[in-house]
Amino acid sequence: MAPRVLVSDKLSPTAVQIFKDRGVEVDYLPDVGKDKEKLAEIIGQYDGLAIRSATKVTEKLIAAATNLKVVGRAGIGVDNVDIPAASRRGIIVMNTPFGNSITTAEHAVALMFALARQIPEANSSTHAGKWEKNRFMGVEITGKTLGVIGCGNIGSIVAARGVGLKMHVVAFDPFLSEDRASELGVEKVELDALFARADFITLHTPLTDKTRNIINADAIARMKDGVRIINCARGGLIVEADLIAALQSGKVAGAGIDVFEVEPATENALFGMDNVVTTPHLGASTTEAQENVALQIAEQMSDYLIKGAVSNAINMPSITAEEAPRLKPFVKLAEVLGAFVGQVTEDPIKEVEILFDGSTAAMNTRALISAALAGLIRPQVADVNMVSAPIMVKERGIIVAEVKRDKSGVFDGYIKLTVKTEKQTRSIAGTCFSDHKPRFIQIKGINLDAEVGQHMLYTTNADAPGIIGLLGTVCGENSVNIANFALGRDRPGGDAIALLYLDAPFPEDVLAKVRAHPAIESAKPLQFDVNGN
Ligand SMILES: NC(=O)C1=CN([C@@H]2O[C@H](COP(=O)(O)OP(=O)(O)OC[C@H]3O[C@@H](n4cnc5c(N)ncnc54)[C@H](O)[C@@H]3O)[C@@H](O)[C@H]2O)C=CC1
Ligand SMILES: O=C(O)C(=O)COP(=O)(O)O
Repeated sequence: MAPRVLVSDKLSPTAVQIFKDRGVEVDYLPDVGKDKEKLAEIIGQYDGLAIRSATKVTEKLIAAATNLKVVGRAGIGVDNVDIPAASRRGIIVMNTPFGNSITTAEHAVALMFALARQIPEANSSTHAGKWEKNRFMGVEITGKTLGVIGCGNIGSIVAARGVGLKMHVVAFDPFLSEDRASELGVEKVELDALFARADFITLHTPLTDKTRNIINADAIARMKDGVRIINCARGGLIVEADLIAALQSGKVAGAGIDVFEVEPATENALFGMDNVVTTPHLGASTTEAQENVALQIAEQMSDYLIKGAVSNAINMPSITAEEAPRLKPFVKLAEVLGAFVGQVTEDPIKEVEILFDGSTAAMNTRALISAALAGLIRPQVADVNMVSAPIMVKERGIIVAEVKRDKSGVFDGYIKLTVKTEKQTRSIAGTCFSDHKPRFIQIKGINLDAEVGQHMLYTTNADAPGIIGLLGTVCGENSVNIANFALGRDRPGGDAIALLYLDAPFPEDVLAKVRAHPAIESAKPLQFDVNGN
């Protein structure tokens, strides 16, 4: 059945066309994002949800979205999506990180000019036939200091434009390297220095718990008198009441505000103030940007829903459309390795080490780790997937380590999972042959070669004659058909293991008979999802 996507905010028709061309069913309901109840009522029918900033993807909506696999944000900011809630439910959240950055940077520059020359007020006055030539006295941009807070994609474009306008640009961004700063021709400074020196301050950080209220009364007090502030990022970055007070006192000479604490902003104390230029969250609203983001999000969501390719996901490692088919058998391998350990381990896991040997070390190991973790905790959390597994493992305080190394044995490459609990350390290794089927090649340090089946029985025993006969006889007498039988031991007379690949789940009563035999140390039926995605 074709996957179904709902577009719940206004998107260019390009998106709808791409979904259709790619074989995705699409409903375009651009106003439903603003109607929480209606959206919650219908969301259960959809595999994908394409949004902009109006739709709020809350925990409550996610709870109603029983089939949802992907939320696609046609734009950058994902502060309207409850990402932890989506991740816990295994829903991928993706955005289009570059599609509207130039457009938004240009809007910030436009607001800077509008403030410097009071263009909106002068425009209204002139239209009103007043010719108030003496009322409007501007300031020059050239030679002024521009303070950029958040120098990522958009901030660095604004910075470059500032340099082009012959401004002195200072930037505060904890993740901005000195090299990148000098490449951009900007001076990297601390926030206090930026406040002390900037004539214009422009905000370009995401809205997070760290950046919320970054411009408050205290911050404003540390700014230059007559500073002008531009916000084309997110409303919550500025405490609006503090900004209004500073505008009234004249400490802040002007503000260019595209985004508001509460949106849609139809009432706001900033409205009507002389030295304030406002736009209704238009940062990304150009034909070019809207084409870019619509096209990108529709392609990304279709690629995921149809081919399993992941790009620009916030909560999942990327998997390109080209690598998805190559990676798939190894994703399955990682998952069954995790599933083996998850099923045989009864006490709480403290640490997981995932070793990538040879060819597997060159693969997309982040995706493989997510798959291994999903397999590992699935016995406890049934509906976990590669998106939710890392967050769940973290919530359980399990430490995850990755090791990569060159080819070390006879296999081109293999994956080994080692899990530590309070009581013991367990390990299992596996690989995929050219048939793309996962195989276990080592358990507890004991080599073997076991094809992985949906139903298996894992036994441990002291190496002694007669175990194959014993297991074969018990199974035969009880009509349990064995499809495959793999054995291994560490040394003659030492520890031995057996893995039986069965046609059906191992019956409980027969299991009791196997366990009752004195030669058998342990016997555990296992299930593996070898066919599913
Ligand atoms: N008005 C509009 O229509 C639009 C608004 N936006 C907003 O702009 C924001 C920035 O977008 P991009 O530049 O593409 O994101 P980005 O992720 O490329 O850059 C954000 C930068 O902020 C920095 N940062 C994070 N925390 C910080 C802190 N506490 N102090 C200083 N810097 C910090 C990061 O290191 C990063 O370099 C988006 O998150 C979105 O909210 C984006 C597009 C359109
Ligand atoms: O991309 C972003 O972060 C934006 O804020 C753009 O918002 P919009 O898609 O215009 O509602």
